[in-house]
Amino acid sequence: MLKAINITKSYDGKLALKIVTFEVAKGEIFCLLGQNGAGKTTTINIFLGFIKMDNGQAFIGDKEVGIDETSHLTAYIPETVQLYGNLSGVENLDFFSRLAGFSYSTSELETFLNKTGLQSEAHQRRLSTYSKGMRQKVGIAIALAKNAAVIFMDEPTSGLDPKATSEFTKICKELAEMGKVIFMATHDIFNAVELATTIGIMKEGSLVQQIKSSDIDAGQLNQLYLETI
Ligand SMILES: Nc1ncnc2c1ncn2[C@@H]1O[C@H](COP(=O)(O)OP(=O)(O)OP(=O)(O)O)[C@@H](O)[C@H]1O
Repeated sequence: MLKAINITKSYDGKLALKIVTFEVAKGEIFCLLGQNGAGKTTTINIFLGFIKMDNGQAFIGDKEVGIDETSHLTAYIPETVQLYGNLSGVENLDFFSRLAGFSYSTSELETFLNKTGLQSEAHQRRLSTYSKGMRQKVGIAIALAKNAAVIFMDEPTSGLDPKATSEFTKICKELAEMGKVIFMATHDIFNAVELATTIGIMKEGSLVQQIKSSDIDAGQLNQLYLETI
């Protein structure tokens, strides 16, 4: 579903990605680990079309990024989901769904919010009163409403408390069971083992490890990470 073939990217002559190649199948959760500056966000931004690669090819399904229209296939959950503070959860979801070309009834919008586990009492409340975890849930609801096949996430659990992280992990697994692909940059090794089907480790612009999470436990991954980076 997601394929990167020999992608390179440099900023001001400095290589940020040095030939990155990987594949992620439908229903998989790929967690990308690596130190600050390793190239995780750059990889995500290329797939989202926010920046252009220098060389290589990126595919989402059979669509080629930068050649075909791919924005309708993707959703993006950054560390802090940007929403309108003076609109409610339902109104934000309605606004961003319409932006993506979808028009839903209030009860349909509430069904998307319910799927993410956002309490019903919060649906009509202004976003400015939401916790970070609740904002992330609205972000996921937007991805569902958009019917995105691939959801890119950049450090989505950063700053979430353990309960909110656990809820977020559960929702991600449900999304994968629905056949979505999740591609996540994270610094949370323990959450990556719990969540991912495949874990990648990036170092200085190269994807130097790809490990099936079923082949490793958290302690082993922590050790491998420290030996790798
Ligand atoms: N817009 C930019 N202009 C110049 N250099 C950039 C730009 N964006 C990223 N870089 C550089 O590219 C390299 C990869 O950065 P990137 O943000 O992809 O890393 P990362 O793994 O996501 O890091 P972090 O964990 O801190 O988010 C770094 O050396 C960074 O300084």
